[in-house]
Amino acid sequence: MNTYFITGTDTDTGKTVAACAFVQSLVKREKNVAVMKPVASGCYWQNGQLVNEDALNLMQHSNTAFDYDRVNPYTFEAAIAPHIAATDNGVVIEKEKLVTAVEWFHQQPIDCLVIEGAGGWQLPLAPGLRMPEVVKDINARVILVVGLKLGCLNHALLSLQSIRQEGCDVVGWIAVQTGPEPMPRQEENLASLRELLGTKELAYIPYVPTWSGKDLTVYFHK
Ligand SMILES: Nc1ncnc2c1ncn2[C@@H]1O[C@H](COP(=O)(O)OP(=O)(O)OP(=O)(O)O)[C@@H](O)[C@H]1O
Ligand SMILES: C[C@H](N)[C@H](N)CCCCCC(=O)O
Ligand SMILES: [Mg+2]
Repeated sequence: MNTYFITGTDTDTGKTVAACAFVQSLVKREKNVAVMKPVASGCYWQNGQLVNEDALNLMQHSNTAFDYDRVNPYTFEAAIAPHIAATDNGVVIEKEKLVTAVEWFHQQPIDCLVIEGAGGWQLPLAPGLRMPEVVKDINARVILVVGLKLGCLNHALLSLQSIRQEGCDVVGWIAVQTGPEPMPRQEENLASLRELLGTKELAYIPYVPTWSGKDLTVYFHK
């Protein structure tokens, strides 16, 4: 059973797009793939429950079917930092609950579990708890999504350094063009990322309007 944790250089850097693309690529390799978005802020009400677009997108791309609550145990309506949303709701995000939720999936007949984080790598979850503490406990291997924008070189290097400092394994990185216009000097920035990160480039995902319905596996490198 492989557990992958998808983190990014920041919020809005293409983690969901890259995670769904990665799920597609695993499904194409005939793996049974489950997904999680364990902590989601920016949720809305649907049929009496709070749901999150990232979680729904991930579920739509996976080839297994699990209850929404299993995929997304912590839901917050406000699109703000999750630990602040939690405090507003009188909730404390607990490592135990998150680890138990992941371990439940480890008992299921699946080959891979793809987990999307929230925000960037060092996301605070509660007083004294940050997301890397959870990632370490579930033995997930990490994929870093780099949203191509000015500043991404520094953010990518800091993220990679911190992932390694936490003792986590890095599978590689995925570059994502998140807007219709490429960033200034995008090709040179990509070349710099390749040189500076020195870890496997798994994919380069260009801007793909209405990406959710499309085959994104073509953007993965062999
Ligand atoms: N390659 C792309 N093609 C088209 N749209 C994209 C692409 N990458 C990102 N987007 C759009 O940019 C926005 C941010 O991307 P995304 O939701 O994947 O970021 P994220 O890192 O998952 O953010 P969050 O921290 O909220 O989970 C979304 O509206 C998404 O649809
Ligand atoms: C609401 C947003 N789209 C994300 N889900 C949450 C981003 C939290 C970022 C926290 C931070 O590092 O400042
Ligand atoms: Mg997302």
